[in-house]
Amino acid sequence: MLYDKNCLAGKRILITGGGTGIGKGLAHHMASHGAEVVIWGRRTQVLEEAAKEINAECGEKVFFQAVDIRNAESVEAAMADIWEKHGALTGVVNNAAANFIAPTKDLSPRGYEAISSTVMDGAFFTTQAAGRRWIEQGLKGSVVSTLVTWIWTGSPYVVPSSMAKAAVHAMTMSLAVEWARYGIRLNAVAPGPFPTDYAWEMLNPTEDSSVGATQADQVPMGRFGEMSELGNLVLLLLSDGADYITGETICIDGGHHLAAPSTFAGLNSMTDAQWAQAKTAAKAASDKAKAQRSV
Ligand SMILES: CCCCCCCCC/C=C/C(=O)SCCNC(=O)CCNC(=O)[C@H](O)C(C)(C)COP(=O)(O)OP(=O)(O)OC[C@H]1O[C@@H](n2cnc3c(N)ncnc32)[C@H](O)[C@@H]1OP(=O)(O)O
Ligand SMILES: NC(=O)C1=CN([C@@H]2O[C@H](COP(=O)(O)OP(=O)(O)OC[C@H]3O[C@@H](n4cnc5c(N)ncnc54)[C@H](OP(=O)(O)O)[C@@H]3O)[C@@H](O)[C@H]2O)C=CC1
Repeated sequence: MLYDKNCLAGKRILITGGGTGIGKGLAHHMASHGAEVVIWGRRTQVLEEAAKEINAECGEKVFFQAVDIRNAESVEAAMADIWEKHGALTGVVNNAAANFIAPTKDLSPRGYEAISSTVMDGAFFTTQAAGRRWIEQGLKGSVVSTLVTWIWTGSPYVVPSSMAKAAVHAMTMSLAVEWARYGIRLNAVAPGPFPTDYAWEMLNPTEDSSVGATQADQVPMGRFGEMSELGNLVLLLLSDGADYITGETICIDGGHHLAAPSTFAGLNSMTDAQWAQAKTAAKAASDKAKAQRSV
């Protein structure tokens, strides 16, 4: 363990989409470092099983509520319930999302809305419901949103997701300034590929759909991210140790998005012998040009 196992003692953290994948991994990571965690999602059974599994290892740390974050009234009611039954939150992780690959020309308005409203409206409703309470009660708070490197690069075939994640990036920077005076910090993480069951079904459903975005060999580090690595970063941002960090989106992708096809990242696979050949060939071309110089 990188951090002390009690470093989040006294923290109470809401994780949306905490019943599966990355959200569940984060819930486990925070609970195993002493935090109390509330997880949200739309499937009670999935949430219940996740909480049970984590609690079996960490003690009674994880609680759950079935909430649709696209519905502002449900978010507000569930937030009021947390404050009443458990006490004030100290942190929120906007992690829930919807996504699938599709040619943009074929997307229906409802398809666009299913993705964009989950990511953008859901993060806004959740952040506002917690932030309003922190401000009213003079409490500090930390919000961390799970974005993706497409906020910088864009990505074809997942356009509503790229657009909505970019909007949450803008919310992060905007509220970091608006709420700094209250001691409320907003940051985000932009992970590269961390394979999870549902995301891979949505983003890599067939052999034909296997492309660089979901392939480990396209990551300069040659591997996918590990849950504990993402957990350690989110933990830092939720902790008091990061009290002067706000408005930041930190990429955690093993160099993935920088190794675009427009760079020479593909040369990573060249051997020393191939480099020597390349040097000889390039040198021959430059020697020939040099021999023709008049000045
Ligand atoms: C950097 C590198 C990183 C590497 C790669 C990793 C990058 C990760 C970045 C982000 C990843 C994620 O967010 S992954 C998150 C994956 N997890 C999820 O998506 C969880 C939540 N998902 C869901 O609830 C569902 O799968 C989803 C379909 C999205 C929404 O369900 P709903 O019940 O709300 O909606 P539905 O009624 O089923 O569908 C709404 C409309 O969408 C249409 N629709 C549904 N599926 C469709 C599809 N495959 N193609 C076209 N259209 C579709 C339907 O026909 C409906 O339109 P009409 O026909 O007009 O009515
Ligand atoms: N996996 C990866 O490689 C990457 C993931 N990310 C981001 O990480 C986050 C988690 O993704 P991942 O774990 O892979 O995917 P999952 O599909 O496992 O997680 C999505 C979660 O969101 C919940 N959710 C969806 N819609 C709603 C809603 N309307 N209200 C409440 N909860 C909802 C789902 O639960 P339910 O369906 O029960 O509501 C589910 O638990 C996402 O924000 C994703 O964009 C970013 C970069 C890379």
